[in-house]
Amino acid sequence: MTELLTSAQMRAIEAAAIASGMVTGLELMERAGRGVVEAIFEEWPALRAAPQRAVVLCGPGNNGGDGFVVARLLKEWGWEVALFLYGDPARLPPDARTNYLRWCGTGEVRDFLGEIPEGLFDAGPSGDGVVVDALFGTGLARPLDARVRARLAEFRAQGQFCGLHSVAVDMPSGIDSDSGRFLGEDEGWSGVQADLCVTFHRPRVGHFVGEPSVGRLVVKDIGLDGIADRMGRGAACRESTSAADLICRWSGDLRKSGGHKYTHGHALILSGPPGRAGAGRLAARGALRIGAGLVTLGCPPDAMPENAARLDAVMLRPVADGNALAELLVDPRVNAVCLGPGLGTGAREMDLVAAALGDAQRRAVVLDADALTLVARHPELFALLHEACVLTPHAGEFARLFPDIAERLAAPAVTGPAFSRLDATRAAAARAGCVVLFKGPDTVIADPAGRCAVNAALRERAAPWLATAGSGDVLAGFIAGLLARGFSPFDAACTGGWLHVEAARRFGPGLIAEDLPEALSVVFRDLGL
Ligand SMILES: NC(=O)C1=CN([C@@H]2O[C@H](COP(=O)(O)OP(=O)(O)OC[C@H]3O[C@@H](n4cnc5c(N)ncnc54)[C@H](O)[C@@H]3O)[C@@H](O)[C@H]2O)[C@@H](O)CC1
Ligand SMILES: [K+]
Repeated sequence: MTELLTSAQMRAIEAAAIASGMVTGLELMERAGRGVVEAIFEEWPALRAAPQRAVVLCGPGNNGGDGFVVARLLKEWGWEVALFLYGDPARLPPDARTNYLRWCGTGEVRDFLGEIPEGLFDAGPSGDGVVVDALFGTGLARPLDARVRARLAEFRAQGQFCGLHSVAVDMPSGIDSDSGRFLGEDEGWSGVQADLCVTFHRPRVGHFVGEPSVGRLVVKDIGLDGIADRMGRGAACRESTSAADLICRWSGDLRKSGGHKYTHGHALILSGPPGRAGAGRLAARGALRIGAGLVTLGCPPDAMPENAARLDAVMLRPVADGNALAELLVDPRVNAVCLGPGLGTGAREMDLVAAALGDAQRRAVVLDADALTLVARHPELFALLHEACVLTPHAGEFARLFPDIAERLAAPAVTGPAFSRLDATRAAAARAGCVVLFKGPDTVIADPAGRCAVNAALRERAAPWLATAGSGDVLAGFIAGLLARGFSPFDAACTGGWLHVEAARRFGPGLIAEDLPEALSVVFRDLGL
C-alpha cells in the first residue's frame, strides 16, 4: 500500500523534520526543486542533452520557493529561463525569499500579471522546453482569482501550442490537494492540467481522487522517510482527518492451498426473473473464478430452465421468496450472499434483502444495483445493515442512498480542504454501519471506523474498458467470492476492486463483462499464485 497524505499531514511531517534538526526548510526546498528537475529529465531524456527553454511561474508561498530553485538549477544547466512571480517579493515566506534573492543574482523577475514578452514560448535553443507551474501547492486555500486563472490558462495554452511540456510542482495550481477538486464555482476548468506533476515524499489524496488532471505523477524523495515513524505515526499524522491508503496490491491470502471445496467457502448469488438473470450469472462466475469453493445461484423457480441451460460449475437452487432464502441460510456453510445484479425491486426482492440482512448469523452480504435501490427506498432495510455488509454504489446509487452526502459532494468546492470523495465515503460508511465501496475511476472504500482506501484506475492504471455493461455485476461477485473465502468486508472490497481493474487492464480494449472473470487466471499467474 502507498500512503496518501493530506496537506495537514504533509505540513506536520515537514514541521517535525525541521523541529528535530534533521533538516532545514531551505534544504527541503532545495531537494524539492532538484527533484522537479530530475523528474523533468527522466520524463523527457532529450531535454537533458542540450539547453532548452523554461518558463517558470512562481507564486507567493513555498510552492513559488520551489519554482525559484527549479529556475536556478535549469539556468545552471545552460537553459534560457524566464521567471514570472505572482505576489509581492517582500512578503514571500523566509525560505522562498532566500531562493528569490538567489535567483535575482542570476536572472530577471517578471510580473506574472504583466505583459507576456514577444517570443516567450518559442522553443529553446535546442527546440524544446517546459512551462513550470509553481504558483500554488498544498497551501491553496481559496479559488484562484479570475485574473490569475485567465493568465495561468494563457501561459498553459500558449506553452502547449508552442510544444512546451507543462510541469506542475506538487499540485496543478487551482486544485485542492486534499480532494483533487478545482476550487471555484466552475469545477472542471481545464486550465490547470499538467503533463507531469512532481510531488514530494508521498502522494496527496488529491493526486488520486477528484479530477487531478495530471498526465503523469512522480513522487520524489526529499529525505523525510522515517520521520513519521521516528516521532510516532500518531503524532505526525494527528492532523489527519482524511488520509487513505492507495491500493497497490491485494491484502489477504489469495492462494488455495490444500483443503476441499468447503474450505474455500460457499457464496450464494441471488438473481432475478427469466430474461434478467444474466447479471446474477456474471456475478456468480466472478465469485467462482476468484476462488470461492462453491457458488450457488438462487433464482425464482420460473427462471430455473434458463439458468440450468447456462450454468455448469455454478450450482442452481430455486429461491421463490424470503422464506426460501431463510431456509437455505440454515446451512452454515453458505457464508456469503450477494444480492442486486438483475434482481428486480418488487416485493419478492424486498423480502430477499430483508431475509439476507436479518439473518441471525450476520453473514457477509454484498448489496449492489437493485438491492441498493431497495435499501435506499426502505428505511427498515437500511436499518438492518450490519458490519459484515458491503455496499457497492456507483454515483447514482450513492446519491439515492445518501442524498445529503452526495449533495455536499456535488456542491462547488470553494475553500480548501474541500469535501472529498474520501470524506463522502467515510460519512456513508459510518452512517450505514458497514463497508461502502464508492465506484468510479477513483473508487474509494471506507469502513465505519474510518479506515479508507483508494483504488485508482487513473493514468498508467487507467482501465476505460471497465465502463461496460455488467462489469459492476462481476465486481459484486468478486467481492462475494472473497467474503466466502474468509476475507474481511474491507479487505474483500479492496482486493475485489483491485483485481477487477487488474483483470480489465490485462484483457485490454474490447473487454466485455464476461471476460473479467476469465482474465483473473492470467492476473493470478502473473502474481505468482
Ligand atoms: N511541506 C513540505 O514538506 C514541503 C513543501 N514544499 C513546497 O511548499 C508548498 C506549500 O507551501 P505553502 O504552504 O507556502 O503554500 P503555497 O505555496 O501553496 O501557497 C500559499 C500562499 O498562497 C496564498 N494563497 C492561498 N490560496 C490563494 C489563492 N487562491 N490566491 C492567492 N493566494 C492564495 C496563501 O495565503 C499563502 O500565502 C508545497 O506545495 C511544496 O511545493 C517544498 O518546498 C518541500 C517541502
Ligand atoms: K503548483
